[in-house]
Amino acid sequence: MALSFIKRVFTFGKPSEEPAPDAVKPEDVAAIQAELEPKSRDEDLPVSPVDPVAPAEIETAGGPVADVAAENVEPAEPETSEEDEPALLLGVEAASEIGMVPLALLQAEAEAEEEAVAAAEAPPSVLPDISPSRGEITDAPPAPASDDSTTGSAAVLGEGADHDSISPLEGEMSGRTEGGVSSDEEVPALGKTPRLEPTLPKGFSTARPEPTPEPVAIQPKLTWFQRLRAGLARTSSQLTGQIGALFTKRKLDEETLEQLEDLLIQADLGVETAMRVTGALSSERYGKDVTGEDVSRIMAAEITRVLAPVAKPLALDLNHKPHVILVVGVNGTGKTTTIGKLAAKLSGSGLKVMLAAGDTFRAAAIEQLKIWADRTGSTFIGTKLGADAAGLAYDAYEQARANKSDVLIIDTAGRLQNRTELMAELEKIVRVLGKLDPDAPHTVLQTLDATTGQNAMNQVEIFRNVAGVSGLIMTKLDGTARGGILVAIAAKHKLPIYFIGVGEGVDDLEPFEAQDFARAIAGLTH
Ligand SMILES: Nc1nc2c(ncn2[C@@H]2O[C@H](COP(=O)(O)OP(=O)(O)OP(=O)(O)O)[C@@H](O)[C@H]2O)c(=O)[nH]1
Repeated sequence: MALSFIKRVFTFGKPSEEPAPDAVKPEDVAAIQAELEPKSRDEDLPVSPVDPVAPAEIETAGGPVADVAAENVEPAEPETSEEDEPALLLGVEAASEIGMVPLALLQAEAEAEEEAVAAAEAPPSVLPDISPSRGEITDAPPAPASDDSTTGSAAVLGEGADHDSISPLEGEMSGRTEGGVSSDEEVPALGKTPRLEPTLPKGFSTARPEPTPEPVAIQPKLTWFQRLRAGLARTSSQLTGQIGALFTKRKLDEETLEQLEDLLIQADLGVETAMRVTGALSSERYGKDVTGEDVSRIMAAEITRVLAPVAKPLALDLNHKPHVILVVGVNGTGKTTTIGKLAAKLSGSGLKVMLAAGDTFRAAAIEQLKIWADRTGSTFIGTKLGADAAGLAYDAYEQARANKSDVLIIDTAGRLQNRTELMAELEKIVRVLGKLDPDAPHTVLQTLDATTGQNAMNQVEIFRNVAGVSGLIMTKLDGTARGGILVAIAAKHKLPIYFIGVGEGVDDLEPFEAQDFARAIAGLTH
């Protein structure tokens, strides 16, 4: 059998006109073995028991790994574990591709009994669990500090490589050398088998092609107006679509004006704004042909007039240290997220910010605010679930004053289903803060969820009375068809609208600009 293997070594890859197998002389065989043997020993490569069944399950690119496998089937060291087997099996199967498996298997058979005993005695591997089929790494105990080779392996596999982007074989074979342990370095003991990068002889290529990197799509950065338009696209396209259909080849008369008014009211803009728009359109174009663009232009101008008085910046009085912002609103309207976005803006401009988790009813709300605090570099103060929110507000103010915070933002619970309780709690928070600073809270912000349409209008009524709301932030204007409600709220309540939210991301909050909003809702492109 050994002779037939040697013959195959010599005949592999050679043209058919090469000398017949019997041309191989025994001295040639001895020379080859002599050449192979010292090489593998010099490298002191690790070995592992050969499982003659498993190789079929393992993919390989083939190559000189086969030599390693074939020459190093020696009694295993006690650290052998199941995880290590694929590494060697990989080599065996690689060898099969260049016709060398028989030797590996022969030698494996010769040593099998001894190796099986060694494997049975082997302690569990400390390597991360690498799935041979998927190259995945799962949790594994950390490597003992004293074991250099193991530590090196864990560092490579745990830190260096992006395992998702590495093919199974590459993950097995290249991670090791890339991470700083080259094949020239001391090779670790069995149980931490290194994966050697195969260097294929000329004329061979790996079975697996090099992965071509995914093309990276470069997204042009949108201006705020473009983002606003995209966010309000549903609101505006619904409105302009209906308006366009209404004015196709029609002169402006009483009937079309009435129909337009109905459309604007249905779009949540409110009766007052609807009448302003139809009034302006009538005085400009009555009896004349009107296009959808005419209506959009006039609508944008009228909406701008309604919104301009409420589009105000949030004024911080930094003579107060801290300036206290109390954030109120129905649950789910975006209080916590908005606080995070505000904190990012404020701390990004160099102000010292503290966030207080005054929503003591929901553990998730406390945790969410803590995450925002960490993310924005703000100080966080919280208390245990169910604790008195007013007490937390008191402590927060004291701490913010002590650590010289510029701004303290207090989150609150928003439970509309129990208004009495909510009212009592909010009133208590305001009262407590007022004892510490007669002007505190200096700002009471209410968040409104645009997707709730007319409900948002009622919510302002309630919270205004309960907590003395001094300004609004409208959230979730992205993707809603009900963005018109902001115009109705502005017309009715005349409260400042400081910011609007058009997404869940930290940058998805922008100062409210009357003209931008009006033009975006009217479907104008600039
Ligand atoms: N699409 C979109 N989602 C938003 C926006 N603002 C907040 N959200 C999401 O709305 C959900 C509720 O937001 P929260 O900040 O938890 O609302 P909350 O008012 O603090 O809720 P409670 O803690 O239950 O009172 C979250 O999934 C937010 O990511 C926004 O402008 N656009």
